[in-house]
Amino acid sequence: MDRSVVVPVALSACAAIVGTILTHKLVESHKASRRFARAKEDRERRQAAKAKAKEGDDDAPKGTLLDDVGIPNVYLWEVEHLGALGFPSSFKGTNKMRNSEIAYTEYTADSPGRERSASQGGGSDYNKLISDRECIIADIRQGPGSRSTRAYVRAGPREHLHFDPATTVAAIVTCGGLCPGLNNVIRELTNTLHYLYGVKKVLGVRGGYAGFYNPEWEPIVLTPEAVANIHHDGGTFLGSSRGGFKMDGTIAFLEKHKINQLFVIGGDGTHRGAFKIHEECMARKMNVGVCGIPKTIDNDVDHIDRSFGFSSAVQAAQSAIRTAKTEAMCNLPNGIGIVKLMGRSAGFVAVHAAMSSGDVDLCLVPEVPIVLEGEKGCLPHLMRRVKEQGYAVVVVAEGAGEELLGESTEVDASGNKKLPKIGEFLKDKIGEYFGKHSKEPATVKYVDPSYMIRSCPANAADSLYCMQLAQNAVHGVMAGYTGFSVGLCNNRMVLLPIPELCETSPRTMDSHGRTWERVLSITRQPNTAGPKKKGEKAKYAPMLR
Ligand SMILES: Nc1ncnc2c1ncn2[C@@H]1O[C@H](COP(=O)(O)OP(=O)(O)OP(=O)(O)O)[C@@H](O)[C@H]1O
Ligand SMILES: O=P(O)(O)OC[C@H]1O[C@](O)(CO)[C@@H](O)[C@@H]1O
Repeated sequence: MDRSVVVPVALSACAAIVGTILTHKLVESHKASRRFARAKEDRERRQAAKAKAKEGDDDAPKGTLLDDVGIPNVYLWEVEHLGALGFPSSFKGTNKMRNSEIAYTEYTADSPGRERSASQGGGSDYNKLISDRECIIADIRQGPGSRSTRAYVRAGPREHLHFDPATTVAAIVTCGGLCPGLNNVIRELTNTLHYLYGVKKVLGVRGGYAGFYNPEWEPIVLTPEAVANIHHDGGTFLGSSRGGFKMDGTIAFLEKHKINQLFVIGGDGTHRGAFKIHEECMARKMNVGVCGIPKTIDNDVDHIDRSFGFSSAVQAAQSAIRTAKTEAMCNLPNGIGIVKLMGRSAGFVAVHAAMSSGDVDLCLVPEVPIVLEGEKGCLPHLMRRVKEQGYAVVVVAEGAGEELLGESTEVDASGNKKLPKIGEFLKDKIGEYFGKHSKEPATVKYVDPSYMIRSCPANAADSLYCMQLAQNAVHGVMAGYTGFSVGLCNNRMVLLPIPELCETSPRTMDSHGRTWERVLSITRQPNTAGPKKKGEKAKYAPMLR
């Protein structure tokens, strides 16, 4: 054919194709903008409704009223979902349990010689896929006058996945203080992503939030082989830090490494940061699932039964209490052993360690004021105990006694206040008191196990919990949930919206609750909690109610 005819025809055909592609792209981008705009409006409407409910009445139920459960007045704390925020799912198959050897053999037998791609289903069916409306009732205590109850989204594998494992890149970061079980969570997140879902790229961010931008701290590639044995050690394989949260550096990291799933392990401070990252990702229309995993030996993250690491820390504290008891019993005259335990604003570690040891005569926590002398004084109580049994054991939480020592103005890199030296103060006061009121002086031995209770490996209970947390975190993010955290509530795994979790964290022990009464019954110390103030909200210790 004549070139003078062919060339213009080919050119106009090309122009038509390019035009069609451009038109299609324009239409798609217009559709996406409308989708995001609608999702943004919906989200703003939900947030405004939440804020309004909070403004009026603190007791007003928060969440969405469920009309299809068998109990009246159940309000679900919904968790944000990337689908509802305008991001369509990139995965077409259904969620299979890919971990099984049998499934792999079946697959290869059916299709010999073919590589199994990560995005192909394969695997066996889950016995229990969780529907979006399944919930766990929060307030299992009901009685006359109960008005409504909160419920949490039940955690677990979902039928539909938001992310295609083949194109998923996950990142894990550990922030704040060390805690037994950090390595268990890192390992199980890696293994679940890899084996259950077929995600091939998992990055470990080093040194907490600062690791997102510190050029010296390149991320670590996490594979099942790399993390195979880390759960036997305390600490964190990735390193951690306080302070150093920077949004721009974090976002740049997510973009550079094409991260679409971020797992953030830390306490309430870390969760506040995680939610900011989630908000920024939404503002920038980044299809990134952000999930927090609550960690802290202090057990001060609200709503969950307990945070991982708490049980191991309480267990590790036992040997310090036993040491103090031995020293107190064997050192005459008037042996007194003092153990100081971590717990910045909450005395959960101290009270649980004291109750479980059964060896403690005086337990002092930040939630209950310390009275030194007089009818309710802890010093005359100690002297009585020494007279009765020849020795006494004291457990004091590091944050106790601010009313005596004054509040420190110094803070750490994250803005947490530094604490005055309550252990040494008590040691001096006991010495002075016995000097004045007893024929013979007190022999005081001060034990500060300090970081030993939190740098140890996780015990069996925490290891099991970490495994459940990590698996459910991955199930949640793979399904498209975001801006959420995972935890046990009434011994069931749930997904919690981070803003609600942060709103009342750090929680403290209820000084008028049953936990404190159990402590009093065991130590027989005078109760210095004072009467309950009018209108004071009951806050309860979650494990023992
Ligand atoms: N409001 C906040 N916004 C953004 N980042 C925060 C916020 N609060 C704390 N962070 C960051 O979170 C990280 C951990 O905070 P923090 O040191 O207070 O520990 P935590 O998560 O509360 O745990 P821990 O129980 O060990 O104290 C730090 O890097 C800190 O900078
Ligand atoms: O000395 P660091 O590592 O800053 O942390 C100490 C604090 O961290 C905690 O262990 C909580 O992670 C507190 O109990 C304690 O006050």
